Amino acid sequence: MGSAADDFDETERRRRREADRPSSLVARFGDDQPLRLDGGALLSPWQIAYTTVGKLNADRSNAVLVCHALTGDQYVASPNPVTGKPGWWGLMVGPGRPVDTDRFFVICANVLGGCMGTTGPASTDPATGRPYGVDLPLITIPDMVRAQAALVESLGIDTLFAVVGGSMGGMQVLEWAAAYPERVFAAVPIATGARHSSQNIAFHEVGRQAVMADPDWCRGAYLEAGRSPRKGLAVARMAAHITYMSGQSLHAKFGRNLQDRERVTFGFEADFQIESYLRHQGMSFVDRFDANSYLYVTRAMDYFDLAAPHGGVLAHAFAGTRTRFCVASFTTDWLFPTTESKAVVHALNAAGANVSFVEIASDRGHDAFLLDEPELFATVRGFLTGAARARGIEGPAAPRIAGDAPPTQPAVKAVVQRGGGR
Ligand SMILES: CC(=O)SCCNC(=O)CCNC(=O)[C@H](O)C(C)(C)COP(=O)(O)OP(=O)(O)OC[C@H]1O[C@@H](n2cnc3c(N)ncnc32)[C@H](O)[C@@H]1OP(=O)(O)O
Ligand SMILES: N[C@@H](CCO)C(=O)O
Repeated sequence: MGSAADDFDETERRRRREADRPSSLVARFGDDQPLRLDGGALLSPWQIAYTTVGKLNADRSNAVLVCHALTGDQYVASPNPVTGKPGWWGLMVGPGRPVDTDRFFVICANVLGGCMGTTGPASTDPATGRPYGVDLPLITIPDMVRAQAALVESLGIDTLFAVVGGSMGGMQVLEWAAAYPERVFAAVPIATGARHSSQNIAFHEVGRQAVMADPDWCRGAYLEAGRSPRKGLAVARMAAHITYMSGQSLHAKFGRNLQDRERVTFGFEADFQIESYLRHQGMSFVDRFDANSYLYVTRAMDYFDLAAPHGGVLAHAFAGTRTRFCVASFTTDWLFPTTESKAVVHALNAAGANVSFVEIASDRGHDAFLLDEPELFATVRGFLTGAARARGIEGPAAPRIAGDAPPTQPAVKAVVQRGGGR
């Protein structure tokens, strides 16, 4: 996975790229506006980096907050300056898209603890003048949401029309709805759950241990040491990436195919395509993500348990809510299986909430929410259009994008094989 010299070159390349990075919008909160964290600390000063797409209407009623997943960022629908790739949800958010920026004003902010401009472990600790590293207080999902609420308030928006997100983004959606019921008209939690399961915590712990076992982690102080725990972080991502896909999709993509060779080498090279693929996913990840941020955001997900502050009764988290919900899951998601979404739906029903639920047939596992999934797009488009009508938000006359029509097939469609497998 590369020599030490490669590592240095790569770190240097990354530094230069970051220096050249065009800045997104940043909201700064000074010593007079500290952020109260669940762990008890006050964070001050702090900042949150965000992008917006679309136009805020005159009565400020059309704002949609999109919450990103574990390693996402604020570049939801605009090119990512670090990777050069299109926005991570360009299929979902944009003009004529399901989250239609001809109608809605979309805000997407990098989470607290992240590494794309919002305060995180690579930010300067005002107490020492050095990067926080692991001295940054632990961050929780409610902390992330509290930071977003301060941002939304600073933009002069009282009530969000909708909060939308998948995976860790979906956790933030649920937290928003529970913590600020009066400020969320509609909520779309996708491929998520109201708590992290022990199996999910287990995978995160493997990843964190891989990072911390890398001698270049330097007990979290690698930035000052001019080092970077690339190997540990790459292994963490490799393990995590397996959980984002389904066995079916891995099999369909790669089967037992060999990578650029006719026969196995009787060694430990990447003989199999799947090995080569995972190495690629690991190495490309470390070019765009900070290792300490990885520790913080995985921990935030692990700590999330929306029912816990409500006596363990999830329905109590949503008591009296008037938010309308659309919950979506995917058939082959084993990280946040449909049972997790159903638990949320049961709780919402018990709380008397307005809730719809869709289980989408897909062979692509958890990360299906990031991919071209027409049934998901049709669901989100339909739900938001109906909610916008109820909220009196003007919009274009239902534009359609090819491949985004409501399904004419039965709710559960056949698994689509995408080549490669036996
Ligand atoms: C929600 C948010 O906030 S965004 C979060 C941050 N973004 C992500 O996590 C996205 C990263 N995740 C991915 O890319 C996931 O693989 C998926 C499942 C979402 C993407 O699925 P797909 O679009 O089907 O892409 P796929 O899994 O085939 O991966 C393509 C990449 O693997 C590489 N690849 C494919 N086969 C091989 C192979 N045999 N050997 C080496 N590399 C390979 C491709 O070259 C491509 O590389 P690139 O991304 O650097 O261009
Ligand atoms: N693959 C996405 C979703 C994981 O839940 C990410 O890295 O953020």
